[in-house]
Amino acid sequence: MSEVFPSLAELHALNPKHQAAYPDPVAVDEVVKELSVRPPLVFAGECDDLRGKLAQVAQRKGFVLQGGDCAETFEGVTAANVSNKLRVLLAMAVVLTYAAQVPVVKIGRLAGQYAKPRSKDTETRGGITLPVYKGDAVNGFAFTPEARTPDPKRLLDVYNASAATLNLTRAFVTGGFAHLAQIHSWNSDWAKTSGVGTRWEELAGEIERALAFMVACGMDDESMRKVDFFASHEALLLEYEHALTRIDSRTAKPYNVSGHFVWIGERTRQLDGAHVEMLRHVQNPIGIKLGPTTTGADALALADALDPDHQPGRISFITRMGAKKIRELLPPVIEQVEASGREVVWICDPMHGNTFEAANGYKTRDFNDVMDEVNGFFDVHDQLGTWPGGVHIELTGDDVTECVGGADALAETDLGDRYESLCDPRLNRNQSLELAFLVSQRLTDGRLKRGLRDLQTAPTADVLA
Ligand SMILES: O=C[C@H](O)[C@H](O)COP(=O)(O)O
Ligand SMILES: C=C(OP(=O)(O)O)C(=O)O
Ligand SMILES: [Mn+2]
Repeated sequence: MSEVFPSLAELHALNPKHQAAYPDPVAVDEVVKELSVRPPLVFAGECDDLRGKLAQVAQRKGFVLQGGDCAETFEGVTAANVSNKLRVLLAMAVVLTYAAQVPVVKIGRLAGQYAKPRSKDTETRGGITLPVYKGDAVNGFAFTPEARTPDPKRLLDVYNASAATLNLTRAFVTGGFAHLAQIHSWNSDWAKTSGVGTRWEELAGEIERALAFMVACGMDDESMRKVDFFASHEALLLEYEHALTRIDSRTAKPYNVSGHFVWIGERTRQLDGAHVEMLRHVQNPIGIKLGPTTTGADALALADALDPDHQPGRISFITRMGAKKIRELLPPVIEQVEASGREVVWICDPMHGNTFEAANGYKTRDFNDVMDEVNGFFDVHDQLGTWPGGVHIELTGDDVTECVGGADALAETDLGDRYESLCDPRLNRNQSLELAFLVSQRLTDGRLKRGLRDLQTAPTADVLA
């Protein structure tokens, strides 16, 4: 195995899981060759910048909001779709920043989230069995043999779709759209109609007044006009991720330049597997999903493999244990990792451990379960005195009906109205904002509790004298 960066052949020799079964290897080679000369989508320096911000989170000085679709689609690369997603993420980030009073690191599950690991390899409908849909990066959703056959040319479409999404995202977040003075416009058309609308309007009004005060004092600086926003996806398909890993001219080290932050999924995090081998060489900040079977020793071994130098901000553990299990399963994992002296970011994914099939066949999640897992995550960190570093949410900026519950009390019978996800059910915009308000309550409580504790443990005046 090469020490700088393993070859694609070396990675394939490790029997990677959840790859595309391409019928034509020559066509794959041609695509890989073409991808390998395409320009980077992100710059190595931006990845370093994000790693620095995540280091701050690990040191209790920040909170991560990571969110977006379970599976992006090529069809979804429209101005409306991308801007709606950004609007909801920016609104959530404001709610969280206001509560936590620490910087919120904003990371989209976007501009590359096109490949899905699936539970089964095939799908049967009406007696016909075809390969399962594995995301637009691999095959088409239509239930025909043509659409379901993996096509490597789709990887070029992933690159193009990601470039277009990232371009628009960069324009939005730096070009005035994210200016705090625009805060009312992010949600003006929808928040008022929802149960969380009033709270949003109140908060936006409060922020607007604070902003007007600061501007009057001459403090209208750059930090209010634009935000830092980063792109992330699961690094699943080796052909794509490998072709977009480049040696950085500044440091002579490999970076995955298909996104700022990439993560290893729950299904591909084998210690001796190809994904760990690939990502242990790249310099980006890395996420690792940890499901309910994870032990503290597993987590520690992954951290040792992927971050032998204990680089601050390098590792984020994204736990997805399930609402019923998190309070029991998470503490030993955190304890063992923290006892090693590592400073990692702990992020809660309250989506993937809480999926179930509704009576009418829709794959769904209950907003109450999602919140229960988030609350469990905060409870565990409160008990252990560790830092709840962030949340990882499957969401959309649209008014879909994919998860039940929430302020609008969506029922299972509503799911058919607007179920648009091609993979997992996402929180819609109202449910997402509601989650942000509930998380903000936990952040405020934590801040107040810590403040009180600090006051109680502070030396008294006569000791100081
Ligand atoms: O997004 C995560 C996985 O790809 C997804 O949960 C798998 O879904 P499946 O069980 O329908 O294959
Ligand atoms: C596949 C996913 O999650 P996990 O690896 O945690 O199952 C996902 O985040 O969409
Ligand atoms: Mn998912």
